Amino acid sequence: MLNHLVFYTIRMSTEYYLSLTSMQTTQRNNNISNMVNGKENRNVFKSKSSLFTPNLAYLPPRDEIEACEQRLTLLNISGEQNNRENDAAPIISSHNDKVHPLLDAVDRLRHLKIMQEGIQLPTIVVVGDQSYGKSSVLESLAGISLPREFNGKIIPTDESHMADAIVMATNEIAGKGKGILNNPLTLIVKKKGVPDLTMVDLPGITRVPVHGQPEDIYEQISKIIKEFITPEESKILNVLSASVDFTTCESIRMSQQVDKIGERTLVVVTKADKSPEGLLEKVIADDVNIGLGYVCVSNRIGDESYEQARAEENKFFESHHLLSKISKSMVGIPILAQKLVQIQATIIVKCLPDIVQKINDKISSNMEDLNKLPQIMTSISEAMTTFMNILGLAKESLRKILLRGEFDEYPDEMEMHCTARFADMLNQYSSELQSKSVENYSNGNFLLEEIRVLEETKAIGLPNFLPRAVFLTLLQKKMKTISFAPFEFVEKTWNYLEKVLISVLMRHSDNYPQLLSSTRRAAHNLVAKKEKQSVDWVSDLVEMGKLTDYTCNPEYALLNDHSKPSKVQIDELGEIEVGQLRSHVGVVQEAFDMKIRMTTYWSIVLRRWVDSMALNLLFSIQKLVNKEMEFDGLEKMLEESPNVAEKRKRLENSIKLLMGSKDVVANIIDKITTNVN
Ligand SMILES: Nc1nc2c(ncn2[C@@H]2O[C@H](COP(=O)(O)OP(=O)(O)OP(=O)(O)O)[C@@H](O)[C@H]2O)c(=O)[nH]1
Repeated sequence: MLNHLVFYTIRMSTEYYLSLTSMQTTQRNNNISNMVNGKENRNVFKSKSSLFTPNLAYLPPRDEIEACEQRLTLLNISGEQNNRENDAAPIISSHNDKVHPLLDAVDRLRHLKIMQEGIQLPTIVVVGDQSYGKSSVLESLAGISLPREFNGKIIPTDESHMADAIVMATNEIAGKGKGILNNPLTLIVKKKGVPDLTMVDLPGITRVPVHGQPEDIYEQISKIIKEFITPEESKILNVLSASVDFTTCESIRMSQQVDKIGERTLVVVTKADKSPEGLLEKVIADDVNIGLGYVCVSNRIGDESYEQARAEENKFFESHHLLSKISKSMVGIPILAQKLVQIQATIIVKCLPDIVQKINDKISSNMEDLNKLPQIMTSISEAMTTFMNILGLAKESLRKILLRGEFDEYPDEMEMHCTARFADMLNQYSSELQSKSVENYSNGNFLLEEIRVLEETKAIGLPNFLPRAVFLTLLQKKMKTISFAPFEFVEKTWNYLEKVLISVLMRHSDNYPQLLSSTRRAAHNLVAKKEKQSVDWVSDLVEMGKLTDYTCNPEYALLNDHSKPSKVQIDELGEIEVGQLRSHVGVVQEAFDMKIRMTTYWSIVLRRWVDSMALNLLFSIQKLVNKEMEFDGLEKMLEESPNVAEKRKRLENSIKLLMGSKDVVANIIDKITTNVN
């Protein structure tokens, strides 16, 4: 029992070959059939009628699909020519010489898999609700029997070779997987007297899952149908049954969604023989808005031959009291064939210029992408040149943003406007130092610390002689309150610098993914080294500040300069509660003197910490950018990263495919132009 639905691309032509093939497509866009019609694939099947409904295939695991692809190439079973079929009366008598080259060109494009490139081909897509007679219509047009499933089992008939082959192919594609395989089976019917047509036969629309089909079978089928009927390049052959109200057909609802005014839709009404009542009225009323018109047909019933079926059909429409009233231009398989051939030729001619344009656009954009890819490097010297070039460019970018404040390369990325960000960070650091140093005297502790230290350092000696140890003790205590700040600042700025450095380096080595991780590591190590140097320097700065006191700053000097005004404004002290000092009369003067000196000196210390930090930072960055940025990555440059290699291959293949397609289209356009002239 077959549990799957496949859809076919059926190419019918006036030669007498019939071959079957199926190819796995890997990309979503590549889901329209692949056509194999090269001479080497033209194998002949003896086709006998059989019963089996084409169903949607379940998706097998990927490796199974690949293996299956290979097996399927062997599935073009060779055999003797089916001369009996050859003798059949032609469905369409006019010679297809004009259509044939056009169709060949489109088939060649299909075979080249141009749809993979997102370029749609003009296609006639056959849709219909389940059991409305889609397969029967295609059989009638092709004059062959398609396999179908009948009440869950295959009934072999005498044309079983072809049907078996299709069944085998379907099984091969479908495997035992559970998902729906959006992968067409291509059937090429080359037979005398059949119309030259390429059609995509989609699975019949069903709402109720049967034979273990997935619960969401309707959604899956609708999705595939939608994909095929949506492109403007597709014409929709909507198969309706004469026995139903057209307005209730699911396939009509779907085609109306993508083709509202019906300009791309043609209806074929089957089973006219079975339900002739009201058919004329229905097609005349055109309740479902069909722009390309209706053709009513009667397909082969049971075991009759195709010739008998055509004769029967003819008789019905000639003599039946109801059917004979329908215009002869709207009845019979030959009329349907004629209409389809005409529609097909029209859409191909209409679409060709667009296809040429799309091919050209795609080639240019692929070429552009290919040129953007890094060159493949074959020697150390080539790698060296490229590497030095990357480094040179990165250094120049860094000089611009870190040293010169030019951010034309990063106009909108504030984080990369480094000089401004450094200034922000330094201002913040400075304010933090200031705010951490503010002493609060509101609880009456003004001068108490100074007095306490003075009292503890008193010794036998000359009065009013301020010992230096007192000053240093107080200084050290004050230093402790802010000594973490420069370390935090150093950490913050180097973290920021690391981000900037890596971002610039990554940008310049973007095309060389093989360099990215080692470059990132090297940048991190370099920054870690520089940060350590800065931390050592900051430790010294802090220690120096604690152990020594010196300034030649004039602000401090003016404390001892009697020629300067005797009043100074000490903002830092603010409003002070002094009541408690009255009990320390002896040392207050000394303590106050100490306080004034410390406050003045302290503001100099803070300024020094900010200024020297700024200088150190800028100096470190200069050294880093100009002298220390040396990375090791040469050998890695010689290996092309798998991603780039894959992208290169994809682009090259795509360009090759498009160039081939361009030739095909150019040839056919040449032919058309020559014929017109
Ligand atoms: N009397 C009569 N029976 C027809 C005609 N067309 C199709 N049938 C019968 O209707 C049934 C369904 O036809 P199919 O061609 O299998 O229908 P289908 O739309 O391909 O079916 P799915 O692909 O399963 O959706 C078969 O038993 C056919 O013999 C017709 O014009 N007249």
